[in-house]
Amino acid sequence: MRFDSFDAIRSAATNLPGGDAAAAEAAAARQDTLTKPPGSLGRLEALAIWAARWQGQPVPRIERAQILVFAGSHGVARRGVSAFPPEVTAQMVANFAAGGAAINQLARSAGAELVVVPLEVERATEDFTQAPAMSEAEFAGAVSAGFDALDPRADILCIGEMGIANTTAAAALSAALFGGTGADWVGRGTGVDEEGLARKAAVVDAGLARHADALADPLRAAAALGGRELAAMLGATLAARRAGVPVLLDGFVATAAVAPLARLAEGGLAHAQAGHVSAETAHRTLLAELRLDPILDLGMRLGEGSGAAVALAVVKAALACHGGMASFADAGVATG
Ligand SMILES: Cc1cc2ncn([C@H]3O[C@H](COP(=O)(O)O)[C@@H](O)[C@H]3O)c2cc1C
Ligand SMILES: O=C(O)c1cccnc1
Repeated sequence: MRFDSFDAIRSAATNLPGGDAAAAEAAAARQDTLTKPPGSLGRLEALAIWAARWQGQPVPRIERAQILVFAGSHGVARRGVSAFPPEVTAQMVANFAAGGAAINQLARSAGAELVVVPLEVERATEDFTQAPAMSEAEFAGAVSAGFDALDPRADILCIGEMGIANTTAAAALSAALFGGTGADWVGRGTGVDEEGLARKAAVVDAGLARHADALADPLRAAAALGGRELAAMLGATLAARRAGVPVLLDGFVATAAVAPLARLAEGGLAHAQAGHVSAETAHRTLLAELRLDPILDLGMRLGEGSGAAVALAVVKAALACHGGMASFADAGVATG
């Protein structure tokens, strides 16, 4: 899909398919026939029913899982908002290709295909304290790249990112969408000290002031304050909704990136689960705003899709029970 404007993205992000209610109902009914006390698999039961709705089948399966990691460079990285230098983004893209990053191991462990999509990492976005991070055309191009990266045959999609300074972009976008100041939304990211944290908050406040006229429109806010990898995560998540592919979100950055979809349409993120809540402090606040209940809470604060990849193992476990268990009738087990 080639988007060329905010309006084109907005129209794709409204009028979304609502999922297969009959498949979800059949999955819920099936759960109650399985050889266990009703409800005893807790969240695993809800995950199976959720997957049934969005895959459109009463017995959902995960044979093909895709992890998409988008990489981008941020102009605002020059402002001293990360504990690491901006070159790390391109260096980590090379590390992904060589198989040496955490996400390479987690993808293999979860039985998922990892696809890394660098988005002009050699060319940073504009510093958002000075200008919009991206023009409308650039933003639409990055959303399109994300949309096209989805394998529509995937049974589930995990999204993640790499981009030094992107917790600052995510904080700014979250403040634009849900209110508050920089101090409410910034965290340590890669590990900035107290001074770095204060700098991050000031940079976010400067961005919010600079782009005050764009903040009421979720897509304009995402172009002004976000980044290419954030825009691409939004595009991939939108493509997944339209292709019947359920989504596992990663941490604070991934959640902030797709949050505009929830602002554009009621239930715009209904096909997505929060894979985990990261240790980036504002992630909890953001998930509460979006009414997303994270599957895992492991104190992770990496990004790269790592939390989503670990949560994939949980969703696979849920579907293994849902699809493989015998019913009371078939197993000859007495009901309560
Ligand atoms: C070696 C290394 C590997 C990473 N993998 C993910 N991130 C994570 O850290 C960055 C965001 O934190 P901040 O806003 O503080 O820069 C992103 O690139 C994110 O994916 C990494 C960061 C580093 C240094
Ligand atoms: O939660 C995240 O997305 C995150 C946290 C720290 C560093 N990078 C990403």
